[in-house]
Amino acid sequence: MSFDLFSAPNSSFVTGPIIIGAGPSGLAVAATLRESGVPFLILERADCIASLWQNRTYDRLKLHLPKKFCELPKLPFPEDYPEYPNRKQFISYLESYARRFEINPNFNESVVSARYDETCDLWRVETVKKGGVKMNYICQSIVVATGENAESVMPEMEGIEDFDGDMVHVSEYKSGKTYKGKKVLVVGCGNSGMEVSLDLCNHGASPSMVVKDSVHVLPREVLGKSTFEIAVMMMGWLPLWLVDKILVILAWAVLGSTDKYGIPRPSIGPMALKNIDGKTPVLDIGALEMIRSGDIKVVPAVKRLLPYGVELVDGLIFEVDSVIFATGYQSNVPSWLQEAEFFSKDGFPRKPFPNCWKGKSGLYACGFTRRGLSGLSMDAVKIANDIGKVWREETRHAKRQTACHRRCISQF
Ligand SMILES: Cc1cc2nc3c(=O)[nH]c(=O)nc-3n(C[C@H](O)[C@H](O)[C@H](O)COP(=O)(O)OP(=O)(O)OC[C@H]3O[C@@H](n4cnc5c(N)ncnc54)[C@H](O)[C@@H]3O)c2cc1C
Ligand SMILES: NC(=O)C1=CN([C@@H]2O[C@H](COP(=O)(O)OP(=O)(O)OC[C@H]3O[C@@H](n4cnc5c(N)ncnc54)[C@H](OP(=O)(O)O)[C@@H]3O)[C@@H](O)[C@H]2O)C=CC1
Ligand SMILES: O=C(O)C(=O)Cc1c[nH]c2ccccc12
Repeated sequence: MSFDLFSAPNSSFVTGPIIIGAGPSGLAVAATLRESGVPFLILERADCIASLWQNRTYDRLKLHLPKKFCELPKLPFPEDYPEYPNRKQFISYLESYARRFEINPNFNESVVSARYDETCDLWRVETVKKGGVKMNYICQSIVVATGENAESVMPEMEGIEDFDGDMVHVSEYKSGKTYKGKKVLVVGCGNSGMEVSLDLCNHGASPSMVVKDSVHVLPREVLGKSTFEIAVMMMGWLPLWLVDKILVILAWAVLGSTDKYGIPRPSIGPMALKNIDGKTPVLDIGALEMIRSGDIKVVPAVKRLLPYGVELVDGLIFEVDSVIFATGYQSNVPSWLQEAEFFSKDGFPRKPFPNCWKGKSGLYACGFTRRGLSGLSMDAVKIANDIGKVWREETRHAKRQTACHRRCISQF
C-alpha cells in the first residue's frame, strides 16, 4: 500500500530528531540539543516527565549513588541537596531541568512503531494518543530513550491465579503503611526486594523475602565513603577482577557473611556481573540488619502459590496475606522498533558500553548502558554532539544553496 505521509491526516515532518521517552535520558539529550540550537520533538506515553520516578517508585526511595554520579548534563543539583537525594528532590530537580531547557514533550502519546524507510532515507514513527488518535511523523533521526525499566516483569508461577490475597509488582508499591500486621511474601532480592522488605518491617508488617539464586550485597558506604565511588576510583587503576575481589572483602569486613543468612554471593564479582548481565549489586541501607535480627525472613525459591499462602521448593508451606513481586523490569524496544541490527531481541543494543549509543541511519539509543544515571548522561552528550554536527553541516549546506540560488536569480 503506498502512503503519502506529507498529505495524510495527522502527519507531520519533524525538523531535528524525535526523542522517544521523557525520562532522565530523553531530558538529558533534549537539554544538550537545546544548548546547541538543534530543534527536537519528545514523545512520552505518560502524562508527565520521568514517569518511572513519579508514578512507579515508592515513597522512601533515595538515589543510592552519591549525587555527583546522578546529575544530568549542564545542570548540577541544588547546593543544599544531601549526598543521596530522595525521590521528591530528584523529581523536583528533573522538573526544574525540563523548565530550564524549555523541554515540552508531547505527553500521553505512545510510540507504537518506528521504522527506517530506505526509499526516502527517513524514519517513520507512528504513535497513538491517549484517546486513541493515531499520529504519523517523519524525521531524519530518532533517539530511543524508553529505558531499561520500561515494563515490569512478572514471573510465571504455578498457582498464581488461585492466590486469594493481593498481589502487586513493586512498581505499584508506595509504602508499607497499608501492610501493617500482614504477612507479606516479597519475591526477588535486588535493591527493590531488599528495600521494600525493610520498608515493610518499618511499618509493622512481616516480610519473607525470596532468594531464588544469589546476589551481591555491598554496604552503601565503607568508613563514610561511598562503596560505588571507591569502586569507580579503583577501576581507574586496577583490573576489574581485582576491584571485585577488594569489594567482596570490604563487604565481608563491614557486613559479615551473607551466605549464612541464605544469601549466597554469585561466583562472578559485583562490578563484572553488573557489566555482563546488568544485575545491580544490592547497596545495603539497613535490610541486612533486619535479616540478621530475623525481622526479614529469607526463604528459598517458590514452588507454587496456594490460595492462602505459598509452598517453597524445600517443601515449607506458610500463610501469606500479600505478595509483592520485586522481580525486575525489561526494555520494551522490540515491541515497537522495526529494527534488529543495532538492538537485539532483549531490547538492548548489541554493542556494550561505551559503544551502545549509535546505530545506522540516524538511530540513537540513550540509557541502555547498564550504568544508571551516570551512563545515560555520557550517552546523551555523545548523541547530542553527533546530531549537532550533522545539523550544523546540513544548515551550512542549506544556507550555501540559498545564497547560490539568490546569486543565480540576481544575475537575471
Ligand atoms: C526503583 C529504581 C531506582 C533507581 N535508582 C537509581 C539510582 O539511584 N541511581 C541510578 O543511577 N539509577 C537508578 N535507577 C536506574 C534508572 O534506570 C535510572 O535512574 C533512570 O530512570 C533511567 O532513565 P531513562 O530515561 O533511561 O528511563 P526511564 O526513567 O524509564 O524513562 C523512560 C521514559 O520513556 C517512556 N516510554 C517508554 N516506552 C515508551 C513509548 N513506547 N512511547 C513513548 N514513551 C515511552 C516512559 O514512560 C518513561 O517516562 C533506578 C531504577 C529504578 C527502577
Ligand atoms: N535507588 C535505589 O535505592 C534503588 C535502585 N533500584 C534499581 O532499579 C533497578 C531494578 O531493580 P529491581 O527492581 O530490584 O530488579 P532486579 O532486576 O535488580 O532484581 C530482580 C530480582 O528478582 C529476582 N527474581 C526474578 N524472578 C524471580 C522469581 N520467579 N522468583 C524469585 N526471584 C526472582 C531476580 O533474581 P535472579 O537475578 O536470580 O533471576 C533478582 O534478584 C536496578 O538497577 C536497581 O539498582 C531499585 C530499587 C532501589
Ligand atoms: O541503580 C542502578 O540501577 C544503577 O544502575 C546504578 C549503578 C550503576 N552501576 C552500578 C554499580 C553498582 C551499583 C549501582 C550501580
